[in-house]
Amino acid sequence: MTKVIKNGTIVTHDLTYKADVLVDGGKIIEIGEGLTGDEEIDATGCYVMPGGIDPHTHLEMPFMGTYSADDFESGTRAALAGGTTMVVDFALPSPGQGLLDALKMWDNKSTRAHCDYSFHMAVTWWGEQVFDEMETVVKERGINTFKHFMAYKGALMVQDDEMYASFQRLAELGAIAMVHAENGDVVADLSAKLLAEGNNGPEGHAYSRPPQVEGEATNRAIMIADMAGVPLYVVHTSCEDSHEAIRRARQQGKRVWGEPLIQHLTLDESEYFNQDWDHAARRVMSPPFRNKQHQDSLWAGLQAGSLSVVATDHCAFTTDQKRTGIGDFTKIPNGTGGLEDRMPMLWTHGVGTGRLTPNEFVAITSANIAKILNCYPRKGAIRVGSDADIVVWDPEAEKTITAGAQQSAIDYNVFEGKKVKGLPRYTLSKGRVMFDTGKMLGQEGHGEFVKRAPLGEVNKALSSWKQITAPRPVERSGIPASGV
Ligand SMILES: NC(=O)NCCC(=O)O
Ligand SMILES: [Zn+2]
Ligand SMILES: [Zn+2]
Repeated sequence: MTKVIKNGTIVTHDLTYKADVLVDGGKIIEIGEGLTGDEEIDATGCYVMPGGIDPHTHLEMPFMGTYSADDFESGTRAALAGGTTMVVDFALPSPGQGLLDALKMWDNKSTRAHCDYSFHMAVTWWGEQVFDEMETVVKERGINTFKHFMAYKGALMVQDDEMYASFQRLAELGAIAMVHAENGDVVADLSAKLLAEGNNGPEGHAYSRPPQVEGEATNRAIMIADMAGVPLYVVHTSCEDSHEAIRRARQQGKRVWGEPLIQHLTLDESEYFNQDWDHAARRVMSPPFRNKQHQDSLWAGLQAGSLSVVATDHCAFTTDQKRTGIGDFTKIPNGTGGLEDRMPMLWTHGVGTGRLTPNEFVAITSANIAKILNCYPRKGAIRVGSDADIVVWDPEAEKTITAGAQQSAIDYNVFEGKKVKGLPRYTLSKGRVMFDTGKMLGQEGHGEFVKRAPLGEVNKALSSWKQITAPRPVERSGIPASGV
């Protein structure tokens, strides 16, 4: 059964043109004018774009004594309703647990996914077992990205020596290092001080994580990655201090990418000063929301290309879960939702305001990350041979975001009341219509794991450069190099 998407305008990261798209067996098989198929999808007035890829989610994640409330079922349903057709979640070993063992747990959870997905591997401790298993994770499991938490002291945080050892191993294996860049020692110290002074409300969370803790850690990770010779991806870049470090590194030719979140781009720190404890606590995440100057810096980075990807870090907790932290902000589970809202909010505040072009929108929601993760052009493209993960985007459709109408399992939405203009009319996952003008048609288990090979072009280029510029002994006449 073929399907043809007719009368739309194709928008990819580099091109905009009118053409029909013919789909069969989950793939795009033809692009051109006047195409016919067994079934027709009308895209009149719409853009036909690669489905969004959200490279940063935590579905059913064990964290801070509980589990994030959206699992792969509700999370990927939310993704599709918002035009996202692939999510990348973090497989998280508990301290002492092997990487392969943790991956088995993520394999089990993800069987319910409605759309395709992949995993990043988290390095939460260091030892011979982790070193050894990294090779299997990369070469057999098809995971080429490894995250390191520089925060969450006493839980997920790794030390600099561990990070350096891990980064060197990743360079060897042709993989990419990722960091949650916040100085966990300083955060722990500031948190204790704030609590002792009676600052125990959700605003204390923001006070405990000023932009400097993020800027310092970002700089440190960049330098460690440079010394190890590994490309670096900085997740949830929230402020100028971190962006500045990334921008400078990129100007120096270092292979570093920054990922702002839709929450940091559109919500600010005033949320934490709300009189309603629940309102403020529901927005507690790390890093916290920042002021307008930091937001402007992130938007400018997306426009200038110093920041590469917009994600959500979807890690949703119910109000009841958040209430664990009444009287002690350090116990409020960290995380917010956003999977269903990322694309409409970014279109509205990016393309709708002239900050972004539609092509730039595709680049930062889909194509750039597909290239970084080494799954382009299978994902992130409208091309013959690509997966038919497609969003038919209606730039005139409008709605007001409200928790009552969302797919996510939680009881609120941090974007509640925001008006958006620009919504998916249809979302297709591997050729199957999963979302049709407001109606969810998902199918549990339709999603499959996407393997991603190591040694992408950036890794190859960086390792050639590192080899050419590696320290070498100076040959001196009359003195043998060995010193004998
Ligand atoms: N970001 C956040 O607050 N929660 C999810 C875990 C993480 O990415 O740090
Ligand atoms: Zn993080
Ligand atoms: Zn995260």
